[in-house]
Amino acid sequence: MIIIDNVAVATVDAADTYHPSGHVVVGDDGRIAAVGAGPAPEGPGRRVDGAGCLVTPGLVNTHHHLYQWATRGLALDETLFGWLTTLYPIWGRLDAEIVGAAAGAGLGVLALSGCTLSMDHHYVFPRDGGDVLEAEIEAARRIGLRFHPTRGSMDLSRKDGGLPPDNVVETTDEALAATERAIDRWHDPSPGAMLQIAVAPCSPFSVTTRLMTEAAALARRKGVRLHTHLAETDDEEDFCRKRFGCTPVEYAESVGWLGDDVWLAHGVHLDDPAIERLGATGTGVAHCPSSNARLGAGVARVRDLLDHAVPVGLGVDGAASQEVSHLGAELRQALYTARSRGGPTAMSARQALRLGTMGGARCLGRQDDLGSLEIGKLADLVVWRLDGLAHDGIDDRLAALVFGPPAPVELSLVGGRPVVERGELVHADAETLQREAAVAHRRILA
Ligand SMILES: Nc1nc2[nH]c(O)nc2c(=O)[nH]1
Repeated sequence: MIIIDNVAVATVDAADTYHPSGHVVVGDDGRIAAVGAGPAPEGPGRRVDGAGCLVTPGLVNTHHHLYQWATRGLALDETLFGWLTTLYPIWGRLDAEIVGAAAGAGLGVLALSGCTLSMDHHYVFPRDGGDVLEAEIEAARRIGLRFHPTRGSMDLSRKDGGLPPDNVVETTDEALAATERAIDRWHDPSPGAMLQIAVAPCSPFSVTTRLMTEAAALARRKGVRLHTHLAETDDEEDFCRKRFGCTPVEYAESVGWLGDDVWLAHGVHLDDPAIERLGATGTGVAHCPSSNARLGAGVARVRDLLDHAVPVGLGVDGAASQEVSHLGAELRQALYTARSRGGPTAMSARQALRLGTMGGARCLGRQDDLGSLEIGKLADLVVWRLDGLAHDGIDDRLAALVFGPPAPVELSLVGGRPVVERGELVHADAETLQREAAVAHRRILA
């Protein structure tokens, strides 16, 4: 039992219940046994004094490319297509050792930023690179995070009218067979699962229509979710209009890619009919405001998406297109981005926290298991320290978390198991992760 007492509590339940002083009790089964206002009931177990802290659900990262940690700081002033064209040849040298080290560093930084569940979109599988998916799954186990890696794929190379060079794509049949093997080997459908797989062909300009269609059929046969990049840039929209004669969302619908088992990365360039279709079908969006700014991709219409009941989560995106990789910081970036577009009422601190928690849980299909602090849910939670120089004096602790600088994590739990304590990883050594990532960076650039 872990009893977190004397703490501000933002539950992110349906009523957005907030207790300025309350408690959360975590049972030995790794689930929330009690949550409420006032002092915690007496009982045995570890007691955590939450004075000066806020407890929230753990943050859920809905879009990432962990391998990109090894190629940060390159192609700094490019559009998405220019950036990809620069990086594809480098990514063609990926192997399991590089991916494992990059994933360790990326997941370590995510954990320290308040993340308790991350997805990953891995879509580059060089022929002699070994088992890169296994390498990142091992990295997630090492850090202690709940993990939803997706089996990505690309099968449309430059010679067939796509963007990537030949050496980073697979054949359609290879991609489908490997995706099915990954689901059979790794996917755990049970409640409380630490590991789930989704199916994730990369983007309209790197994947054939056949792979999109058959990947959707495979995912539905296996009961797993679907993820892809969509509507990220004007260049992608031009590509879709030229090749398919329609917008990216019309294309997605034509290949069976709208539905409540799908979440799309970015969704920046969406017209009104597209937003209506996403809302009507329950298709989710992984909003990546920092990456969209770094690549100059545009500003997503998040207020309009929420008004149409689209599930929206937050994503840091790969560290090569957003070198910060701090999910806690993405709360403020999302709020600032929404307000830049729609004025000061476009998003509140509470709504930003909801995107980063329950919104992400909905995108990943985990809303019955986690995403809010409610009795019976998994104890995936973060205790944020907000009484230091940087935050003290902002009386509303939720406002301090979102409007203030990224807050230190006093304690984070995944299924009741500590992953971060007093700003340090519990199961891994940050210096070792850094050293391994530095070797990976040097090797891939050599
Ligand atoms: N931000 C990103 N967008 C992408 N599109 C695509 O095909 N690959 C990527 C990527 O790695 N990052």
